[in-house]
Amino acid sequence: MPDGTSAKQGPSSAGARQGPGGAAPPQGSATATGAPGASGTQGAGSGRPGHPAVVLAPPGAPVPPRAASDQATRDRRAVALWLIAVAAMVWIMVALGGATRLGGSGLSIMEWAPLSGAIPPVSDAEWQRLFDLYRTIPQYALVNQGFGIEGFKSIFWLEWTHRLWGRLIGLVFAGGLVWFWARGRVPAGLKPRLVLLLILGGLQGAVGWFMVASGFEADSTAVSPWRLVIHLALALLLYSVLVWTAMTLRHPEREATPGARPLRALAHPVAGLVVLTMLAGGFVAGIKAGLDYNTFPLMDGHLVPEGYFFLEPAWRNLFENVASVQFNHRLLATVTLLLVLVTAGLGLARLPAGRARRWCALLGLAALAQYGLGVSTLIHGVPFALGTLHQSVAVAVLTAALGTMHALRRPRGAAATVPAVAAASPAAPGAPPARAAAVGR
Ligand code: HEM
Repeated sequence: MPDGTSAKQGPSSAGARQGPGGAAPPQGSATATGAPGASGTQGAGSGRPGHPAVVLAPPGAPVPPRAASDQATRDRRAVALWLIAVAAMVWIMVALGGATRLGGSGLSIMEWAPLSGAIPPVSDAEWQRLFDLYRTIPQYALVNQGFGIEGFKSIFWLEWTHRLWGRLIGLVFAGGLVWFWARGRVPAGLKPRLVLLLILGGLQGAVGWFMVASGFEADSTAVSPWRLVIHLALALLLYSVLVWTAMTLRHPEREATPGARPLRALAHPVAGLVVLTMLAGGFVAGIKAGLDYNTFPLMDGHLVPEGYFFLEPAWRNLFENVASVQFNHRLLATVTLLLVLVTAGLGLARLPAGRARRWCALLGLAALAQYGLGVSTLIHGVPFALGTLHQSVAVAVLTAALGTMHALRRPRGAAATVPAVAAASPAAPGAPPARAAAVGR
């Protein structure tokens, strides 16, 4: 994630408080550095050229405001880093989920064992037991009949890795939470959100099992599309909250950027459309609609496929009709891409250099790549690698949409007013955006 400049330049940031030299503490404040030769409350040189003397606080003295705010900044950054690491793990999980589905592995483990399931089969007897279980489900009889224990092993490992990765995410998140909490380093007001994320993460594991279980039903060879989409939606929600929270911790100031207003109005619908297109993609994957109509832009020679509304009642076409489900995904993707390109174009033309402009550019690039990947995936009949890549790059588009929305957040209070000069004059390329004083989530 690009590192914006606000934390270093914002009026409420540590950098701004440090003064022009970037190192001198404000008068009257004290920073205990433990500099060699220092004792008691006597000033002492830091030993590094250009670093002024610091005053050591006596033991037990209240923490001076400057030191406290530096510590708060360090805590915010450390927590943000941890959340970014967890979000990256969730992203990998989404990619692994796509690979598991496309590799036909999703139904290979028929047990829900959150703890003991982390240990893979270690004996022939255990392999045989799991294979015997798999042979009882319709997918074995209808798709993989007679593929033997070696065939079973070849589909087992991806699903096992997917589940193991989920457990690791849980460990990294819960472990980090306990660590930061115990040391009193969770930024004020953030605890409820982190606890909610922990609960949602646990729920995602349960929803995953709920989805897999639907694939064991009579005559079923794949999971329920609805449950697949719910599983995907919850993953996207978790990912979005992680990323948004990390961004807010990294960039608490709201920037009053000249030229941002029309882009702000676009950023929300763009993010909404990206999510909608992704969920529509989930239905394409869920009913394997990508295996038909493998041409672009026409579908069987028509722009709008014949049989778009052939199911009754009509709403069923949205979720169960291959032609309409695929067409809707194409249509949503096209509208999304067009709106993204308008946003990116406007952003590049009107925004000054900075976070918001960079995110707009990234959003345009990610959406273009994703659209191209979608078309390639389709015309090649959804091969494993392209399908997995298409699912993974979708998360990049979502990230860029969130980043754009975040960088363009409405400034609060006094900062909401863009300085008259800045607002009146066109943004000079390379000029930094005006900074808002308000700090919030
Ligand atoms: C902004 C553009 C797009 C986004 C964000 C997007 C997103 C997604 C997502 C998230 C999935 C997979 C969901 C899952 O596996 O659970 C998906 C599946 C799919 N998408 Fe897209 N998509 C886009 C554009 C396109 C385009 C332009 C096409 C083709 C014309 C396309 C064709 C497909 C196909 C065939 C699948 C099913 C792949 C499979 O079975 O694994 N997508 N899309």
